Amino acid sequence: MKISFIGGGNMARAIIGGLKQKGYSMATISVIELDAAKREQLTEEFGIHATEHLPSVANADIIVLAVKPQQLRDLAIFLASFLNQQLVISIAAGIPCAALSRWLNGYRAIVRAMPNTPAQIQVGISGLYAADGVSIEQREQADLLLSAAGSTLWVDDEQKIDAVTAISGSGPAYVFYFIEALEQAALELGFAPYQARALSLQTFLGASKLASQSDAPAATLRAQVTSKGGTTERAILSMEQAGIKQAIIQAAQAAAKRARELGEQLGKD
Ligand SMILES: NC(=O)C1=CN([C@@H]2O[C@H](COP(=O)(O)OP(=O)(O)OC[C@H]3O[C@@H](n4cnc5c(N)ncnc54)[C@H](OP(=O)(O)O)[C@@H]3O)[C@@H](O)[C@H]2O)C=CC1
Ligand SMILES: O=C(O)[C@@H]1CCC=N1
Repeated sequence: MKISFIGGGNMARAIIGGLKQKGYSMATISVIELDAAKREQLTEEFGIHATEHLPSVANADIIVLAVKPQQLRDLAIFLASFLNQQLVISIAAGIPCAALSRWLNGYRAIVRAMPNTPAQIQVGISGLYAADGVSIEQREQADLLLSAAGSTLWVDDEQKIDAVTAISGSGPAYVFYFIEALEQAALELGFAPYQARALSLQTFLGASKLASQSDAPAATLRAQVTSKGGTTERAILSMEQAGIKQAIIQAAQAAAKRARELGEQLGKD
C-alpha cells in the first residue's frame, strides 16, 4: 500500500512514527508538506520522501488529509482533479464527509478518522467512520493503517466522530494537563524536578496499566486507594469541592461542541 500524507505536522508525524515502529516500509510513505524545514525534518527522522508537489498523490493507494480543518477546503478543491481510485482518509476535526465530498467534486471513497498522538508509540486509538462510497477492501485498508498506530473503533453514526474527538482525540492533552498539575504539586512539596517528574509519570503509568489490566471499574480501583479517614479521602474531597469531575465532563462537552462548530462553520461553503 502506498500512502501519501498531505500535511506533515504533529499528527502526521505521530502516525508515521507508529507505522515506522510497527515495521512499515518507509519507502511506501510520502508526505506533501509546504514548509521546506518540516520536509527536511521528516526525511531526516523517518527516511521518507517529502515533497511540496501535490500531483504525486496520483500514485498513492491511500491519501491521508492531515492539514488543519481551516486548510482543508482549499486543499480538497485542488486535490479533486488528482483522484482516481485512492482511498481518502481525513483526520481533520469536525469536517463532515459530505462537505469534504463536495469539495472533492463528489468523490465518495472517504473515511473520516480521529486518531490521537499516542499513535507515535503505537498506543493510540482512532475513531473511524466510512462514507457510503468506501468499499469493504478500502475499509480494511483504513483499519490496517490506523491499527498500526494503536486500536481502532468504528462508528456507524458520523456525529460520533465529534464525540471521539472530545474524548480520545483531545484527551491526551487532558491527561498531560493532570500530569503537569501533579508534577507542580510535587515541586511545591519539595521534590527536585526529576523526582517530581518520576513520581507523577510513574503514578499515571501505573494507575493506567492497573486500570487496563483489571476488570474492576475505575471507581472501585479508586476506592481501594481511599482509606477511611486517610489522605486520599481528603484529596478526593478537595477535588469534589472544587468540581473537578464536573469540570472534566464539561471540558469534553466543550470540545465536542467545538468540533460540531468547526464542521458547521467550515463545512457550509
Ligand atoms: N494534533 C492532534 O493531536 C490531532 C490532530 N488532528 C487533526 O489533524 C489535523 C492536523 O493537525 P496537526 O498535525 O496538529 O496540525 P499541524 O498544523 O501540526 O499540521 C498541519 C500541516 O499541514 C501543512 N499544510 C497546510 N496546508 C497544506 C497543503 N495545502 N499542502 C501540504 N501541507 C499543508 C501545515 O503547514 P502550515 O503550518 O505552514 O500551515 C502544517 O505543517 C487537523 O485537522 C487536526 O484537527 C486529529 C487528531 C489529533
Ligand atoms: O485540538 C484539536 O482541534 C485537534 C483535534 C483533536 C486533537 N487535536
